Amino acid sequence: MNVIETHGLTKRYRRKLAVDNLDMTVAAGDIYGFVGKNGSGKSTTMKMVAGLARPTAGEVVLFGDPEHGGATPQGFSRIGALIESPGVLASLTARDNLVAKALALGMTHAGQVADDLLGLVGLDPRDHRRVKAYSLGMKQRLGLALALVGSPDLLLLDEPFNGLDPEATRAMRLALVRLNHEHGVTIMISSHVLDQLDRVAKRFGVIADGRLTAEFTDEELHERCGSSVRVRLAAPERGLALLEQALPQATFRAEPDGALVVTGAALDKVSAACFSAGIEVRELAQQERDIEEYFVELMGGMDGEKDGDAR
Ligand SMILES: Nc1ncnc2c1ncn2[C@@H]1O[C@H](COP(=O)(O)OP(=O)(O)OP(=O)(O)O)[C@@H](O)[C@H]1O
Repeated sequence: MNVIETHGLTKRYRRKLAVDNLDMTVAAGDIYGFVGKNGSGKSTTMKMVAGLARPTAGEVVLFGDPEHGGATPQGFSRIGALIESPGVLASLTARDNLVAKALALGMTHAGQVADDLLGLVGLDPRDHRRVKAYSLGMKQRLGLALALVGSPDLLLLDEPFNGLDPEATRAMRLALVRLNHEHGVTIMISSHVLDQLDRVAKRFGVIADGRLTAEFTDEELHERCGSSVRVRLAAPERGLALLEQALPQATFRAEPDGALVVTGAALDKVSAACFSAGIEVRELAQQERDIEEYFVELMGGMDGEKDGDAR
């Protein structure tokens, strides 16, 4: 079952097309990494999925509900969201924030719920400081705990690693993986920091200028970014034909500069095949495709936000 499907999802703010005809699917049990540069439309998409912004066109279907598109109070109550400011009451303690939310949702045992969630995100239930004294990272963790009140089936997290130090980042990552594995929570996480997403996400969607430019699984990503051999031949066409015969299990791609990129065969095998087929080699090297570079390509290069429309 797909927990989220968007069909032609579009949002226009005056002249700015923030999200442009987006068709995206997130399946039950996914940890979906939603990647894009600043201003590419991640938050706007997540707000529409959470019911916090109204689409200009298109629709969001939640929990495979074709009749109402899941856009019912019951549908939205199955979502926990951490989008932009986490809605924290700064003059209360973290525990009281959680108790207040649990009571507002009509939950009994609100204190127990609060203690369990604080434990899950690594905050101390006996910390009596008000939240205004918390660091950004602690506030983020509390934001996650608040999103989890009511045991949502779908968690929407917009840049949850922002402002976290490496230890807090690790704790957040582990908490997310645990929620997914042990409680079956489907998670959509947006980020422009690939490093963290790469370690948790099972599927990725890349957004550039409001458009979804690619969707792929973690395995596909690692296949595409795995190691390969770059070889430049004196007679490329004839050489390619001979190499294809010698290495039937390998795949070959021509680079714009005429070199061949071989995947599925190690450097020594490529070298031996060239030698025995009498192919003259000008250059031969092992190469890794950098995951970060690959994403930057899909996100539309390194430049910043192209237009500076005010929010
Ligand atoms: N309320 C608004 N009014 C006008 N323009 C907006 C509004 N919200 C967002 N935008 C514009 O829509 C575009 C997409 O913004 P959005 O916040 O969705 O991007 P993002 O990918 O989440 O960026 P970031 O990583 O910086 O949070 C941007 O150009 C932004 O300036």
